[in-house]
Amino acid sequence: QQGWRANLPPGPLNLPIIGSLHRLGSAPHLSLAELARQHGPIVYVRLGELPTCVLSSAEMAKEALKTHDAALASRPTLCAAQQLFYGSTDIAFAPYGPYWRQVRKICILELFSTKRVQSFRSMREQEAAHLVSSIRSSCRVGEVDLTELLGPFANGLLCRVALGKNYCEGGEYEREFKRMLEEYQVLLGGFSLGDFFPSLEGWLNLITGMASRMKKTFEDFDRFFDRVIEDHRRKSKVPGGENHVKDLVDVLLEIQSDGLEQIPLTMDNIKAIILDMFAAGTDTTFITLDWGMTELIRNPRVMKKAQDHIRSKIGHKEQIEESDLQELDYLSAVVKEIFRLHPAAPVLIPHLSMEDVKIGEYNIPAKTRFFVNVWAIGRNPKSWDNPEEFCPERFMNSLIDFKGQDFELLPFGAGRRSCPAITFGAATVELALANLLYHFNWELPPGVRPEEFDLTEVFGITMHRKEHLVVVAKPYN
Ligand code: HEM
Repeated sequence: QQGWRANLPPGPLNLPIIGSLHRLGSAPHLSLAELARQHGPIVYVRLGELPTCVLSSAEMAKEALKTHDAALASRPTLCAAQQLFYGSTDIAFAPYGPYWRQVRKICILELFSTKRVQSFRSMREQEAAHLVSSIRSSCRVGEVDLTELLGPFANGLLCRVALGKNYCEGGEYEREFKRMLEEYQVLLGGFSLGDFFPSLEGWLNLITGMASRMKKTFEDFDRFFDRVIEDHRRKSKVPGGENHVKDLVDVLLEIQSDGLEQIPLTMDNIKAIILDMFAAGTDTTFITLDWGMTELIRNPRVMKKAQDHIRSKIGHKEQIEESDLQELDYLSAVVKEIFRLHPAAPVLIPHLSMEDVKIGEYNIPAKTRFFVNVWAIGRNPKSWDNPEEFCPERFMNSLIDFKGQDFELLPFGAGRRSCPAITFGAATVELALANLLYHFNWELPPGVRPEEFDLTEVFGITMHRKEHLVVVAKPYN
């Protein structure tokens, strides 16, 4: 594929360079950042059969996600999303159109309104307390595999928020649900060849075995959701149940039975939306915390400063609560720095253009995929001094935030397709991190040096570290 030239309509086009699928390697944000270093902040690559545009500077991201927000608000069809999300009728993978607009509105106004996010506050606090106590139990017997504990924290919280109870812990579904979640993260994360060669999709998925794996996982989840919905129906009939905090399934079932939506919500739509919450909300939270702790342990100066800051502001307390966080300005700078260096979805979820657009000096035709390499943007020396350095101080006297207005920092994206759960996600990360830093002093196991950390990442829509973070946790107080 080397030397392939973009075959696009006439115009000031000559987009800089063309790559091909094999050049992406195991961490696409790295190879795409390398292409940007060589050829500039807008690059046109051909991935398999698909024309794709990669943007790698704050200016280009602003043009795409602000100036052309509406034109770029669709998503390409992905095999896994079609199979696992009831024909892409969730929120994250639904193409732009009346259905997506409706479910996005439900998401913003009902599922993640300020009031709803507030109603989940005690769940976040209880799950953070549970995380602290699991670390306490593990550290009595020696080193702690923090990665092993952060995953269940993110899954457990999402289970309670979305389904009303932690199906990953105890009870009849425990092992089964954990296994399903793992398999589905693998299927969604691992790319399917068929996504890049649409004309051969059916055949490729058959011979790679993806088709049968996806079918099985889909059926397992579907049966599981039938049981969850049945549980909710039974619960709603129990007298006195009206005081409980509504979970997301409760809210969606209520919207369905009110029947006020233009496009009636089917049971499959509800299942797709709930599944989306696990896809979009668990890995992102876990990865941010895992990378955050990795950076802090690699940077003892920042770790100590953050701990001194939290401990001096909080004094003696059993647990840090969300109301304590407002005072912790250095901690919020630490969180921004983690988001800058380690955005959980380094090239966002791919966008698809619905009409021709002009970005920079290039005309780009409709039906092009767009990757916004927010990982590269967070490390672009044009936007950041010493970009590779983990230095939260850069945010201390700065107004830059991650809410989608500052295009040099986009861990949640920006515009119409940006993360609708940004307040929930950020609150969870900040609270968990505050508790981890407050309750423990962290050290590396004897003989391990910070510079020896293997920082390799695993390929997927979200970007895990390959190695687990194994550390020594010493309870403070
Ligand atoms: C630290 C935590 C999180 C991060 C860093 C994060 C980041 C992102 C990013 C980068 C996108 C894609 C934006 C784009 O393609 O332009 C996204 C979309 C989305 N996120 Fe989050 N997210 C987080 C937590 C959550 C949580 C907790 C939920 C729900 C429980 C959630 C639900 C969604 C949904 C439904 C979308 C799709 C929006 C759409 O396509 O309209 N996210 N998120």
